[in-house]
Amino acid sequence: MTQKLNLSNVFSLEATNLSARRGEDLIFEGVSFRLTSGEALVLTGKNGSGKSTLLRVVAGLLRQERGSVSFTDSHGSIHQRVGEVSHYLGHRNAMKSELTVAENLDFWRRFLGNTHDTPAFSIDDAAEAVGLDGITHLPFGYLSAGQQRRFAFAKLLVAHRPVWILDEPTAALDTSGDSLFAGLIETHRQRGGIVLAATHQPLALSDVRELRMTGFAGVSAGVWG
Ligand SMILES: Nc1ncnc2c1ncn2[C@@H]1O[C@H](COP(=O)(O)OP(=O)(O)OP(=O)(O)O)[C@@H](O)[C@H]1O
Repeated sequence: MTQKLNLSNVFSLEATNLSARRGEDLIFEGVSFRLTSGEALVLTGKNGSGKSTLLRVVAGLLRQERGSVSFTDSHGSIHQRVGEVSHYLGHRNAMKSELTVAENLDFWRRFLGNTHDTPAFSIDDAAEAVGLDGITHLPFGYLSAGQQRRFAFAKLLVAHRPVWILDEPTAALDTSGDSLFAGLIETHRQRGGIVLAATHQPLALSDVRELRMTGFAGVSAGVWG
């Protein structure tokens, strides 16, 4: 991938020796990776292997059993609260069904604000970017599953975050949606953004690293990239 990065604006996301437990069970252990501006890491593995758990730990939504996650900004300052510099797109779309698309996106734009200098998209531009301009006046609950997923992704565009944490981002999407999301992710990377994604379907991304989660069977042997 051709990247035009300003090297004074390079940041990184680092996970060191992470392990996590759900209930009584250790789901993974010894997970380490380091991603710098423009890089993407894709988590693969069978159902229940711990992909969502790892994403939620990195986003700060679940506490790890051991290990650490940190973000180093372009000034070299280290942030332990990675969630504050990240967008997290989970299985659920995090939108209110009874509010219109525009109201939902406006809520997120105000709630998230902008933590960096990079300008974010307007709501109309974000809707256009996900291929759905002209219907932002509709209640979110009226939309098809694929349309809802597209607007959930538009949330990532209305406020800038350097790290995108994506759990099955293309679930429910048609073929054009797959390539549209891939394009938006690539643009984010070209602007220096970092992407951590879990997926069963291959994402059409260039130069991605893969971390194959092995779930319970892999706990004793660790998890490798
Ligand atoms: N709240 C919970 N309490 C106990 N176990 C849980 C809990 N949430 C998830 N688990 C278990 O943790 C394991 C990992 O789940 P996780 O959702 O991380 O897997 P995944 O790789 O993302 O799966 P999928 O591909 O199906 O989305 C599973 O065995 C699941 O049953």
